Amino acid sequence: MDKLVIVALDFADDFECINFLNQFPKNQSLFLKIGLEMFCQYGYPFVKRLRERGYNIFLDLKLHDIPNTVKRTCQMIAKWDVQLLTIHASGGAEMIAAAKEGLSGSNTKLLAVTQLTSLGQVELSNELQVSLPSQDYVTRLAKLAFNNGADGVISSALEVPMIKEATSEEFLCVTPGIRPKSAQVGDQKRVATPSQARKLGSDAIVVGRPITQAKDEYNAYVNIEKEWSK
Ligand SMILES: O=c1ccn([C@@H]2O[C@H](COP(=O)(O)O)[C@@H](O)[C@H]2O)c(=O)[nH]1
Repeated sequence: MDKLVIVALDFADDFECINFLNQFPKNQSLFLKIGLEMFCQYGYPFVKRLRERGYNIFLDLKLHDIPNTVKRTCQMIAKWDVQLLTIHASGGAEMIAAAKEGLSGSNTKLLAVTQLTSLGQVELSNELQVSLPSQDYVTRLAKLAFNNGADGVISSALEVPMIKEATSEEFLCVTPGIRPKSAQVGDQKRVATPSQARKLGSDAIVVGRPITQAKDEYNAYVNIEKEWSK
């Protein structure tokens, strides 16, 4: 996978989203993340529309259900020609393997969310009553994903070196929770700047609000891309 900036298309509606995309030069190759906000409103026709415009698509549905349901859902998504799809690693070994089986015959890579980047150590210990230190919990889920056929994980950039060591250099680490120095952190807890993510070995960064809520969105993308690829 090329080192990529993936833009999270978290917009109120498709009008805002298309206006955003129209700021980019026509030949600009973009990797776009469609999450629950847009998918729940517009579903597969929206995914198809963006694929037809030539964009690469990360479908961030974070599937988490019994293995049979996840497998059958993945069989459907396998026909959509998207590049990346997410499930939750905490769905367990059988669910992860079922998702991979559902995607077989497609080129869609399967990524498993470890610990959401909006959860820090306090939330993990106090709210979820997980007794492991966050980094060990993330690594454990990453190993579970690796051993059951996922192509990579979603984690914070801070955990990438540990994940790669516990799995393989080729196991993809796609990292949201990216905040350039001047950006507001908001609801994210485990954050890194684009250049930190690069140094820590992320394969791709996912960036939403620091781009989509910037005054000059295109310029924000260009600056993040520059910092990331330095
Ligand atoms: O652990 C996770 C998994 C997914 N995300 C998604 O990434 C973007 C981040 O958006 P920002 O505005 O840059 O915070 C968003 O779509 C999340 O759903 C994540 O942040 N953390």
